[in-house]
Amino acid sequence: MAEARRIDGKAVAARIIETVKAGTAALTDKTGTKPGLAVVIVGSDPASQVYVGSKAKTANECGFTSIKHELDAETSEATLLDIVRDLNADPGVHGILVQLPLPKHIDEAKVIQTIDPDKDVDGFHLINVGRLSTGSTDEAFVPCTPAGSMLLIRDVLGDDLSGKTAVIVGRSNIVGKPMAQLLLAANATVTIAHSRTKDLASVCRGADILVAAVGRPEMLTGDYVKEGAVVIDVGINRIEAPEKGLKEDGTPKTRLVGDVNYAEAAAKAAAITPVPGGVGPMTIAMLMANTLRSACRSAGVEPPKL
Ligand SMILES: Nc1nc2c(c(=O)[nH]1)N[C@@H](CN(C=O)c1ccc(C(=O)N[C@@H](CCC(=O)O)C(=O)O)cc1)CN2
Repeated sequence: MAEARRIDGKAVAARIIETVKAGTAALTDKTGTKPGLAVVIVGSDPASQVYVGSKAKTANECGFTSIKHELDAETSEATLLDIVRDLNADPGVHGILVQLPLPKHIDEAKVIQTIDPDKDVDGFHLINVGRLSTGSTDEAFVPCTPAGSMLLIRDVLGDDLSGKTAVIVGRSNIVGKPMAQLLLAANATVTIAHSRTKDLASVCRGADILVAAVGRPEMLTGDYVKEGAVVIDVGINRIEAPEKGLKEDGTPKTRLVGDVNYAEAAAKAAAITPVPGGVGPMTIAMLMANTLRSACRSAGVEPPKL
């Protein structure tokens, strides 16, 4: 079989951001409403800092008001909750995002449930989880990574996945479970597999659509992939790359890999997302789309179709 098509998440994300920019200009012209996105980060985890910086920058590029709260790692839960409540009450803020993970002394669930569900552009609040799982997809904010993954799948296979089998490896609230709901809503036959699944490779080999979200570098080898499958790799793992030489501090340089062994999977799949440049950029693009949608909703205007 020929090498798989490489699904270019960066290009699809750029297309979505262009749509958001145009939609924002139209909304602001028509109603005076400027979408506002508030991003809150606690602590100085380097990867989280990069993601939050990229979210704030992209929000500015889209024509949003971009608010960034950078709090030190010792910030109390009470202080963070007060900030979230203030953002809930601010009419200029249409989207609130608290970057995860949070430091151990803060109850993540409590923080998420304090965000106004109509400003919860991450789609993590129970109200949005309920909306998605009961099929109220018009009202729900859908978590950005699964929403972006779904757009990539639709780009390859179209909107109706009737007759297709999908296997998701990973059962997190942020990726695995919402991904299952989206695939089910598109009529796929869905299995959620995980570390305790018996004969995982054979379960995965049954999948027309294979979504990897386990957080283990290159765990899904070629043996997990059906000939002609569409493979979506949600994993972002930084591993040591001694072949690239040493950093200034004498430790090996690093590189990013997914949860899928790209070379082996690409030899069997019909289409596959790379890491980096696959699902990652879609996460930020979908956050912009969700924020515009929230602002459009508050102004009573139809958001653009993606
Ligand atoms: N509140 C949230 N926290 C976290 C989320 C989230 O959706 N909401 N997701 C992840 C991190 N994340 C966004 O926050 C994110 C991860 C990766 C990328 C991305 O573009 N990755 C690039 C590689 C970037 C690099 O060089 O490190 C790629 O895959 O091409 C964007 C956003 C956890 N927290």
